[in-house]
Amino acid sequence: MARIKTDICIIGAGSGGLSVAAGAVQMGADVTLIEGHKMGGDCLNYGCVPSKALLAAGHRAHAVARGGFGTAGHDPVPDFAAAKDHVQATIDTIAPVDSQERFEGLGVRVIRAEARFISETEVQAGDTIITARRFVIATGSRPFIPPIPGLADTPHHTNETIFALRERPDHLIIIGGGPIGMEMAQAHRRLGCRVTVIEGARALGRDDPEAAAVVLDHLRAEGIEIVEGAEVTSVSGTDGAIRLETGDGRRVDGSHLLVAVGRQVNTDRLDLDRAHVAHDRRGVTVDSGLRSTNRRVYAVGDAAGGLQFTHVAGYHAGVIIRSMLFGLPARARTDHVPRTTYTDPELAQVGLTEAEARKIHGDRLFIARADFAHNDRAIANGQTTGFCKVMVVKGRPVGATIVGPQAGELIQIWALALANRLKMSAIAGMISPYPTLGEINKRAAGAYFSPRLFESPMVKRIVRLVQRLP
Ligand SMILES: Cc1cc2nc3c(=O)[nH]c(=O)nc-3n(C[C@H](O)[C@H](O)[C@H](O)COP(=O)(O)OP(=O)(O)OC[C@H]3O[C@@H](n4cnc5c(N)ncnc54)[C@H](O)[C@@H]3O)c2cc1C
Ligand SMILES: NC(=O)c1ccc[n+]([C@@H]2O[C@H](COP(=O)([O-])OP(=O)(O)OC[C@H]3O[C@@H](n4cnc5c(N)ncnc54)[C@H](O)[C@@H]3O)[C@@H](O)[C@H]2O)c1
Repeated sequence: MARIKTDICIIGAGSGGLSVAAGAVQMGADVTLIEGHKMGGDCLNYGCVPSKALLAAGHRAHAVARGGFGTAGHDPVPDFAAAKDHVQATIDTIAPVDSQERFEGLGVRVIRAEARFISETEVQAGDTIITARRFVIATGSRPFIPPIPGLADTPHHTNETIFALRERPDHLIIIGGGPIGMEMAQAHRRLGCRVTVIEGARALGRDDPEAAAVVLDHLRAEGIEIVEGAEVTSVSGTDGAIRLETGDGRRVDGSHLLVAVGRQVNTDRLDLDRAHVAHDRRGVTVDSGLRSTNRRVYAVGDAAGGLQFTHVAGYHAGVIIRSMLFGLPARARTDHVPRTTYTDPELAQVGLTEAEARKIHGDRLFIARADFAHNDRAIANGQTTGFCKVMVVKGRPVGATIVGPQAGELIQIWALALANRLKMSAIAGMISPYPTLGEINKRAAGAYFSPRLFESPMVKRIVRLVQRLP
């Protein structure tokens, strides 16, 4: 058995682990990174990257089919396998950034083996025992497979297999109407599949209901069947002939099945109890600085039991580097974290939703709002569906919701405002180039000030007074 001593030992080379490794090694720490499967983790191989590439292929097929503005649409029969080639090419293009070679080039020691704790201060990976000053658990998550009768014996896909499927499904049934379910529903629909989504509660249920309804109406109009409030009671069938039954007596027959009902954290094979690291179903138990009950051990990304996004894993890395390398106090915030579901239209959120803000701030809440229907660029582009609404308390935004074209790009100004606690006046004082979709943000900020300026007797009195001056 080989033995290694290192400053920082990171388990998992996904979004979180790679960010910690790159930052720590470049600041002078001795870093060991352990990966049991593919470098790049879920985001690169089975998550963000392939899903956005498949959506891009779907959006292109849809644009061609739709035509418009004088260009005739024609119904392409999208080449599903070629769309998958685009997915693979996208992964291949990005992969070198996450590769073993790149990290070794930066000076990181990379071990390709499954890791587990053998004591409070040691991890074993293959035939190597690593003793470290600090450990980072960055082991991510995997698809949760619910205990639905028949599911285990019926062929089904998850995000780990669906991107490798090269034959177009005739009829894809998706269990789960969260971000994975809805993004995959639209990508497959636009690539020529029939799609049915079975959602146990409300589709896009974590999002503002008004914004979610805009997306769901759009998806339904494209022909995606979305069944909400339906409990799947049994699944059966064989390759190409899947049958699913729901509690309300519905029967759905399809050719393929995708299960997308949430995630299970990868902490079960780490022997965390041996390291005295407390954990539960949601992940490693961490304090506000992402430190576990064993002070040597931190957790980042999905394994830390909170929000499950690549940019959160990257943000976590910055927080713990501050603490591990410089011994400075560091706290992970969540109030300024944005998220986007990349359907068309996109749905983006940062901070509190309207309902959350109303619950916390009551009557002090002001909703400033602007619609894409009044945005000149959106009109020119023929994309007028959607809106921006900003939750404002005492002159500062506490949340923003945007549904519409490029919502994920447009939300960023509100992410900046929340991260830096800017006032609405900072956004209103900015000049947006005309005509841009981004003007919607300035228009929303203007909607906050309009009543204060245009409906204020005091303002009117001052203006009248000044006009009397010579
Ligand atoms: C279909 C899909 C689409 C998504 N789209 C987006 C998106 O658009 N935007 C976004 O922000 N987020 C998206 N996400 C979420 C995002 O992928 C995750 O939040 C992110 O990958 C989490 O990073 P991580 O570092 O915590 O884990 P991961 O990226 O999963 O990395 C964990 C790594 O640890 C390794 N590992 C696990 N156990 C061990 C062990 N014992 N020993 C050694 N190695 C181990 C794994 O092999 C893996 O490589 C998506 C997820 C899915 C499934
Ligand atoms: N664009 C993005 O940023 C993006 C995209 C995809 C995934 N993600 C991340 O990955 C996470 C996981 O995504 P997800 O969509 O799998 O999970 P999710 O938890 O967000 O949504 C799962 C959905 O499945 C439903 N559900 C659960 N059990 C069910 C059952 N038995 N029958 C029918 N419906 C059931 C839930 O009510 C929920 O609406 C997300 O929460 C997000 O953090 C992000």
